[in-house]
Amino acid sequence: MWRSAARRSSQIRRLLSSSAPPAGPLATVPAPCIVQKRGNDILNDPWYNKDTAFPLTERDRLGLRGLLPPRVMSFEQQYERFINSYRSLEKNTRGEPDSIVALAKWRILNRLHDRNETLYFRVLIDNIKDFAPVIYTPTVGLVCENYSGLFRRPRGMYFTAKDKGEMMSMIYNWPQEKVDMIVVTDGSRILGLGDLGVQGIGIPIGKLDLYVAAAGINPQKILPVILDVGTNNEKLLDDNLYLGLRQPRLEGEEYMAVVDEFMEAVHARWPKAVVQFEDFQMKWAFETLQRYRNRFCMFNDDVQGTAGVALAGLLGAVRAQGRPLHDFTKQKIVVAGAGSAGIGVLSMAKQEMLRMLGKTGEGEGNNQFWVLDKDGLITKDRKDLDPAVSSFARGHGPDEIPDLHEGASLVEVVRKVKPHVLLGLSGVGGIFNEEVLKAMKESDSPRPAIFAMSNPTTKAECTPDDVFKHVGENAIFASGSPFSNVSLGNGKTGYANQANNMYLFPGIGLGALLSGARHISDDMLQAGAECLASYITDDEIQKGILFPEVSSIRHITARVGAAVVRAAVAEDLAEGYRTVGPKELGSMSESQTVDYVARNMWYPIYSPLVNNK
Ligand SMILES: NC(=O)c1ccc[n+]([C@@H]2O[C@H](COP(=O)([O-])OP(=O)(O)OC[C@H]3O[C@@H](n4cnc5c(N)ncnc54)[C@H](O)[C@@H]3O)[C@@H](O)[C@H]2O)c1
Ligand SMILES: O=C(O)C[C@H](O)C(=O)O
Ligand SMILES: [Mg+2]
Repeated sequence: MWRSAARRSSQIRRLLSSSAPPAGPLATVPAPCIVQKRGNDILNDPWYNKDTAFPLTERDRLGLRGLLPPRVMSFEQQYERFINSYRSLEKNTRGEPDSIVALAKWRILNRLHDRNETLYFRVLIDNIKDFAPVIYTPTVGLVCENYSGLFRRPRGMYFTAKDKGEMMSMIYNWPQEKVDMIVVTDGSRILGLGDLGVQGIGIPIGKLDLYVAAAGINPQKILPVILDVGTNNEKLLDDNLYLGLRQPRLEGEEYMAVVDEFMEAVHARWPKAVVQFEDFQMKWAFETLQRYRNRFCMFNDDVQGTAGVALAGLLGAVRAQGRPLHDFTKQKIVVAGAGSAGIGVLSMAKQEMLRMLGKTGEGEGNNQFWVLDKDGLITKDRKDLDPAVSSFARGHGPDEIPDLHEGASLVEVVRKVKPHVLLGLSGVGGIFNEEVLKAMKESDSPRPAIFAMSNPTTKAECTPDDVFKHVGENAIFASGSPFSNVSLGNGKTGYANQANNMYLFPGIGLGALLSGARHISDDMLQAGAECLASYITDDEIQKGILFPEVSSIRHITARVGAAVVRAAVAEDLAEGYRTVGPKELGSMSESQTVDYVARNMWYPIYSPLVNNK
């Protein structure tokens, strides 16, 4: 029985106005799905396969009779069976090394993904807090490191340096007619693990799993891509089992020609697909962003998604001090890491400060940032100063803190600056050591904030235990990979927030798609970040909670997506999506836009299969 449209939309409204995530199905009986296959071809296709849940009538219609055990299980029974086997695995691997347990958990989920996508995405959505660390950071890092050994079957597309001249036709090898969302990497900077070559494909796969779980992108319309242009990782080049091209990375024009050809091929086949660039080393992250951002609907998650999430956290840290948001302009911020993520954060934070001050130009406003890279504090005395960093480099003069010289160490900088916030995007585990954290105790903020944003867990600049122990109970902590909260005694909790771009990129991609944006502008990204920042209540902020629970990620993404749609409309960048034109998008109120976004989220439920052959 079909629910009426009115009932459906009131259900969506209820789901989105409550704090609960919109987890339930929006219709009890989904539309039938036309299938051109029969028999074993259906069982071997994870999109159509229902395993033991094929009803008898469907088994007859689709030539499945006799190919399955006779008992018909319900979806709920299958779900319970999977969760039970997952829990047994957790029990049986207790006491084993962390990496063994993590890979065992990843394998059981990956096997389900290979076999039955509907069940896989349903368990992922319902248990996202438990499963995100398995399909995403930190386990995805381990999976990438061991990809060649773990490989069983391909997922996504592999374009290589040897495919030059072929990509325009190769793109048609992808079996799906329509693709909405692409995540692409060249494997050159996988999390904080460096160059992993072709093995980096695990990252687009994990990010797109989140696109399905958080943004409700239809899994038939996603495409993970690796651009294999070689690797400079000697260990991989020497490894007989390595599955990528065994040659040094292409550089310069040769490199750009591969990426250009890939982008042209994508655009030719799916002109409205959104392309997310992920885990490119800094020089290519910036070069490709500049080159493509006004030509294609694309963004770089490490530069732009990370910046928005960090900005939301930085604004939360101001609120936690009981100060008005405008005081963000007076915060002293030390950033360890001047790479693609660090520079992205600095640029967006600076833009926000200038906006608050009503200023627009470069060089206006105070420099509230002290930036360090692997060679220490960056000042104007630095030789070969990267132009991307130069506006944040410290100079000389009365506004500067005396004795803070070029290359000063992190602990020196923290001691002298007494920053409100210490933010790490260095990719180096443990650099916020005891000495540095004890120096943060002298921060000018009553609630010193420490963001250890590097991934995976082994690369986090510090742990929440260290922060609450060395900085004190008033500290605020956030990390890129998940940590458990810390018990502070007396029933008090030290919150381990997760400051990860997963709170933004699904909404950015979804909003860009559903608005039919020509490209993704700074205003669209800022709207997403501001939406995330405003999601947390004052009560939560006072407790030290800066980011929402991962379990509410669909709910957050619907709102971020709507904010992005509205920003695209406001800038006249929206061309519309399917039957919804730009005019209609423009006439939607804020809550109608949220409804529109939520209505377009795919939800895993078995559809009746109809064979039309
Ligand atoms: N939490 C998130 O959402 C998120 C998003 C993007 C990136 N990251 C993480 O941030 C890290 C960096 O990513 P990136 O793309 O900027 O990498 P990158 O390689 O472009 O930059 C790393 C920077 O850190 C600097 N650095 C190295 N050692 C240092 C040290 N001891 N002290 C201070 N700085 C040091 C380097 O000089 C460089 O400037 C990675 O671990 C990545 O996983 C996290
Ligand atoms: O992948 C993540 O978890 C976040 C980020 O994109 C990163 O590169 O670390
Ligand atoms: Mg990344």
